[in-house]
Amino acid sequence: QPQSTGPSAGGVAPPSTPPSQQPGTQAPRAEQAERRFTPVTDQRLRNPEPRNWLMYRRTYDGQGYSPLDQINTNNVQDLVPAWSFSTGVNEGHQAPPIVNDGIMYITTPQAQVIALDAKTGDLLWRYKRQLPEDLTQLHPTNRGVALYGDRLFVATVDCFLVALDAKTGKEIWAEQVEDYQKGHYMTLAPLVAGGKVMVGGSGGEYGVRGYVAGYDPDSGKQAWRTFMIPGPGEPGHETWQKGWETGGGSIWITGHYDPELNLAYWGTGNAAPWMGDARPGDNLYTTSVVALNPNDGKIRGHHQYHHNDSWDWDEVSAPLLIDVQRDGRTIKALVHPGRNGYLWTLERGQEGIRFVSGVPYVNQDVFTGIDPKTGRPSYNEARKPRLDAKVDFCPSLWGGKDWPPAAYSPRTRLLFVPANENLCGALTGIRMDYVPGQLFLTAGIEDIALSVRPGATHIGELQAWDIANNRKVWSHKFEKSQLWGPVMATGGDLVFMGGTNDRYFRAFDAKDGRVLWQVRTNSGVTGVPSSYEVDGTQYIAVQSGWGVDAQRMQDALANADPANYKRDVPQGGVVWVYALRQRTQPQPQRR
Ligand SMILES: O=C(O)c1cc(C(=O)O)c2c(n1)C(=O)C(=O)c1cc(C(=O)O)[nH]c1-2
Repeated sequence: QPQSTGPSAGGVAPPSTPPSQQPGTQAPRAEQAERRFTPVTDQRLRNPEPRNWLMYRRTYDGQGYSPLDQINTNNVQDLVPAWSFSTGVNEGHQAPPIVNDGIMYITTPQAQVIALDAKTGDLLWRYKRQLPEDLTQLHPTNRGVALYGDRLFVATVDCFLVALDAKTGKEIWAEQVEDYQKGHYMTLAPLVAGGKVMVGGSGGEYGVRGYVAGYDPDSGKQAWRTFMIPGPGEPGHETWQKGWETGGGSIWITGHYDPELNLAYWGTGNAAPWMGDARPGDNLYTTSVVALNPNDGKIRGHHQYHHNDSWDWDEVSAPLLIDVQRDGRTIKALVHPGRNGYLWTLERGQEGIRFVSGVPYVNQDVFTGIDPKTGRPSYNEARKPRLDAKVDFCPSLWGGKDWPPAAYSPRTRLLFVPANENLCGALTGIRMDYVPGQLFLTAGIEDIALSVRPGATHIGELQAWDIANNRKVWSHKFEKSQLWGPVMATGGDLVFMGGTNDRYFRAFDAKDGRVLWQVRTNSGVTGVPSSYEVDGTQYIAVQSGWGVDAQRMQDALANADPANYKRDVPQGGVVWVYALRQRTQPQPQRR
């Protein structure tokens, strides 16, 4: 059974003295959390205080931007660890430290939730979920919690949505969303908007039919479920000649939300199985952005980035909601650096989603052109994977960028994209029947081959784009490393990112891309960074803990180029919190 544990249980080293007897501690820590917890209202989610980071990307527009500026380009060299916390868990740590008025919530693989004092690093409580023994985990990770009222919500790898009391970590309800034995799982942070807790499900590699579901935060009852593959009689169903029941379009990254339009924008995954000729047609709404009304789940618009996907190019990263200046007017835009290697700008509105522009941001040899009106790409068919053949294409199946989110700074008006350049891949199409709960790929997952373009000197590349003019302004290149680093921009004109295989976490100058600060962590950093303020001090927080597909790519690179890519990146999850040197806690005086 799921359990919630106090600070002395749950696989962490118990404190030598009970918390209530520790010096300076008046009450057990869970009670302290209760005393201080500020309820999370719709108003606060729409307009969060600068000191807090209340949701996956901090704000509904998905910009990943903190307005805090105490740490800035002049003093970032003085950033030192304030505290750290070892999670005791291996594999990919990807969740942002979510902070509400001095209380931090992180998640780890296996959907553990840990509450910490954001100033001191004291453990407040830990929630551990008992996972079924027969659970296979293709992507053993979790991308964080959603807060609402005095509850928090977490989506689990055995496909439950769980509500916890944010003050104590006690489980309030746990609802089964889908059956893990049929290949369904969840890795994303839920999105709370319009009074609903929304989740989507993973399982594209198992031939699931993707969906977004809305839940009532009080009762845990499902209010609606909208499938990303339309069924018979629904618009879009005609884009499937066969295979819609197992057509993919899974959702594994949190959507963004426009409160004025009352629409949530979700990115959808690859079509299943991988080979497009196994399911002729455009295959709506796979590899798309879909606009949903959170009240009823009805689809109010979509745009498909590329049709009949054959490259495993999930377009699950939700587009960033940005006001973009184009041709003398302000466009309420959706901006999406796609896994397909193109940077897409779309216009959002009550009537739907309109194509504006699409330009490549990495080397891409598949698209031969883009329809200027609709944005529909045309393909070089020789570069489209198919059954009974081996096909090479660029970028690789992990795309120009995979899930690590881009960030936007409204101060510099630049979009920061964690890209992988010069990386190509090959897929060999094999015939396969669907068996519930088993991989349904029409390719061998062990045969995924990567190649670095001849003569290329780098792969990872942090790019800054002036999106008004579709112009790359600067880029920072990483030799001998891929990039799996979620990006955060701040009001101090800094860009924070890890993501390289050398364990560094770095701060870049937002204006020119110079590295101003870097620190070595325990493992590779694939966590979403966040920033917050407590008692007048700004902190930068991130989880280090390498794994999942960052490691799969490392293995594939080590196969392709053993001289330059070693297999080993150390494992293990740690939350790191940094502050300016003079602001960290005073050290004990020697007597
Ligand atoms: O199709 C899916 O349902 C699905 C799910 C996930 C996931 O839930 O993490 C990934 C992918 N696909 C995927 O294609 C992918 O490259 C990927 C990388 C990662 C990761 O955690 O690094 N997850 C996933």
